Amino acid sequence: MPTAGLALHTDKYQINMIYAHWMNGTHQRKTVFEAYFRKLPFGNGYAVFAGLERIVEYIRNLRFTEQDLNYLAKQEENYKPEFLELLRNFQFRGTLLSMKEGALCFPNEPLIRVEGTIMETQLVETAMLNFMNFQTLIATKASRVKRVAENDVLLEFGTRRAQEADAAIWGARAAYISGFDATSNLLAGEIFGIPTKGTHAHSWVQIFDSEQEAFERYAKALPDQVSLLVDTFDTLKSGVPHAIETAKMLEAQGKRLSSIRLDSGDLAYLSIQARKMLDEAGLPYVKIVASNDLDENTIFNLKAQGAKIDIWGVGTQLITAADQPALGGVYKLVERETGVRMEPTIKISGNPEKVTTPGKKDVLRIISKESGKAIADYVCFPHEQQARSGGNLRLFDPVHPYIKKTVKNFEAVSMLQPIFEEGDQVYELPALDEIREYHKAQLSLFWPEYLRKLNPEIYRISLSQEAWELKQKMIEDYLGHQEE
Ligand SMILES: Nc1ncnc2c1ncn2[C@@H]1O[C@H](COP(=O)(O)OP(=O)(O)OP(=O)(O)O)[C@@H](O)[C@H]1O
Ligand SMILES: O=P(O)(O)OC[C@H]1O[C@H](OP(=O)(O)OP(=O)(O)O)[C@H](O)[C@@H]1O
Ligand SMILES: O=C(O)c1cccnc1
Repeated sequence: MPTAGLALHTDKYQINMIYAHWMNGTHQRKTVFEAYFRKLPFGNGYAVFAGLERIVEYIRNLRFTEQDLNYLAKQEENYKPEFLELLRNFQFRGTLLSMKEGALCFPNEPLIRVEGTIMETQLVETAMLNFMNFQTLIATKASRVKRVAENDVLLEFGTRRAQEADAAIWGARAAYISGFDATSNLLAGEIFGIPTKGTHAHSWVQIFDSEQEAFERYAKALPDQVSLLVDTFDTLKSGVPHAIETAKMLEAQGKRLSSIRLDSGDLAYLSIQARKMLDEAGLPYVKIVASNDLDENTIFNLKAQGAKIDIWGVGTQLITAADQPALGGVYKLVERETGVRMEPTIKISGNPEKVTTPGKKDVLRIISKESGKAIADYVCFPHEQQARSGGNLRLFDPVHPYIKKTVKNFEAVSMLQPIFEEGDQVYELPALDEIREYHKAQLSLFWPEYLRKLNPEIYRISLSQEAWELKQKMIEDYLGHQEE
């Protein structure tokens, strides 16, 4: 996927602000922004962080082309030519820290931290949120499906229903991170090395005079990978018997029918009956694929009904995140340069959940050395040593401070990795299979209570005492000013 030429993949207000900063002589002021979301999607207990690879490529290639500058020159804002010269020479020279793809992540903790001039940090907001929000959303949805499907094979079938090409391609990748086994999208396979799989459509059957002829011709053409769609006319009366006949034909050639696919009707009943028919015909090795608007709830239900489905094809519901089509990740200024030093800044809101937490912060995952399981995430300032040095650590929920506990004998794992340092990439992007493994290892750090699909236990995100006190003080200072 081309990531070059995305400098204008931003909201116009970013360029307007950068321009106004430049006119004011403040465009080089240093800033720190953090990206996070406030609410988990799908009522899930966790989200799966994704999007970093695309963000890294985007930032590495972030340049304004001649065409971009000509286009900007024509805008009604009448940007001065000297400003366009500044953009011509622009490169991201800031510092960026991020969670790794595949990490489990939670509300109100920084997932990405960007440090740089206001010009740099403001420019990258829109594209970064675009990549992070979509890919994290799909990886999270896919993870829900994976937890229900367990060891069954999961195929990603969403491209035709996806919100355009990028969503299909990067969505297929996000699904693979969370445990899908293959995608039907060959371009995603080619670009990312994701395994690809395909059966055939109803049109293949319809074009011939009989279903039997269609199956046989297909099997002759692709004898090494035959998967037959059996619901074009009547699944049990016609499709499955014809598939069995085709399987016998293949056996005579020393080949095997790989699977049949059910795509309509009662998938529990049909799969149980089809399994019986295949087994009675001496074809226990033929797998059953199911598709048709599946999601984690239908799969869970079908399994509870004893459906005999080995392979699940999941499209529309996954790729469009149909039950929650957006993750509300935001990007907020937490520090700004004043004179010679950096100082924290806060955004106050009538809605308490929207009050930001000032100051640049790290995220430490506190893992019990006894159980090997995660206890909470601890959000603190980079200079704070308390959690990093072991000993006793007091955890409390910043929204409900009365929920507190003291932990000891823990390991504190730093979740934000340096990705760019003053413009230089210092992080090597891992191979996709490594990301998948990391995601699996992340899941194993959590008790099942946090991972269940329905009404999961809330994993606590703790704020350090110092960060909490600063936030309270800044809120009080603001309220004090208002009363004056
Ligand atoms: N036994 C089952 N229990 C719960 N949900 C099921 C079961 N069997 C199928 N489903 C799901 O119910 C929905 C079926 O919808 P619908 O009846 O519109 O499809 P259909 O019977 O396949 O018809 P069409 O031919 O129009 O696709 C799909 O989402 C499917 O995955
Ligand atoms: O239901 P989804 O989860 O989105 O999975 C993908 C769907 O796309 C195909 O249907 P479509 O009707 O587009 O084509 P077909 O003629 O091959 O069935 C396929 O048969 C699945 O039903
Ligand atoms: O290979 C399949 O069966 C497939 C691929 C995409 C969408 N629906 C089905």
